[in-house]
Amino acid sequence: MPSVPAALRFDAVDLDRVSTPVLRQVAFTVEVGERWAVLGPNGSGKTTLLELASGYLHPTRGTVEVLGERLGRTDVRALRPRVGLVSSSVAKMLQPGLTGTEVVMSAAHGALEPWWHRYDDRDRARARALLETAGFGHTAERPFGVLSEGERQQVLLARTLMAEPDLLLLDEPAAGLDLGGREKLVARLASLAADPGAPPIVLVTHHVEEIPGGFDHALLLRAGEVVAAGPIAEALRAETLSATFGLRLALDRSDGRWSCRAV
Ligand SMILES: Nc1ncnc2c1ncn2[C@@H]1O[C@H](COP(=O)(O)OP(=O)(O)OP(=O)(O)O)[C@@H](O)[C@H]1O
Repeated sequence: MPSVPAALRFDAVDLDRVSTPVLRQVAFTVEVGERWAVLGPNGSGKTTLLELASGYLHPTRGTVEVLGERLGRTDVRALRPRVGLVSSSVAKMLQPGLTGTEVVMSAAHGALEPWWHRYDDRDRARARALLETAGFGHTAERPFGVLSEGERQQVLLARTLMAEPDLLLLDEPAAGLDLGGREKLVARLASLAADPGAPPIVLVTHHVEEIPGGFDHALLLRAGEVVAAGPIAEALRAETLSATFGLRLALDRSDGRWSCRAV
């Protein structure tokens, strides 16, 4: 039987920007079925790592394999639609007048606006079902531009899931959300994490409190280098987190959720 390729594999990856190293010797592997949290201070290279994982950047040295395809040896135009990316840069490209349903539906054909393609009733029903499942059915008919930050993030997540990606990448989805918005998003991600049909997930976040229950792996980055990577109980510890942020930190876990403070 052929073995299933890893969802994401970085091997000795360096990424230089204007000859400045941004990532150095980064190595980790996300297997199918795994859910990873990526943590690190501002500027440590988290977004850059997602840009490689989504095929928008190529490594300067080393190898990146996405869904079994090696960057530099594959047509990224065919690869990118298989990778779902939730990031603020996508939100900025959407027309504020589109309804929640239209924003979600537009993903079915990889477009930013729904009228560039024909949609059928099944597309519309599926888009609405994704919003309903998240508990955000009330956004279906509202213009995207008037939605709250929390509602927008849920619509963007539903939009990304609409395209049925084989790998799901999230770049700080809880940034700017209030406590309620954050908890609803974390709950939605926890239910995705528990869904065996959901794709592998890589979530970039600044806060351990935003790691949903069921996330089983962590990658800690400091100044472009891996401090720890692997199963979450080993990679995410007070020592590794302290080394990552250059602070003495205490880390707690309760009911599958994490919390952290300086000591
Ligand atoms: N286009 C670019 N040209 C030059 N340097 C860049 C470019 N994009 C990012 N960088 C630099 O690369 C480093 C890593 O940036 P990146 O956005 O990946 O960090 P991050 O960990 O996501 O940060 P944050 O938590 O603040 O979002 C930073 O020092 C940044 O200034």
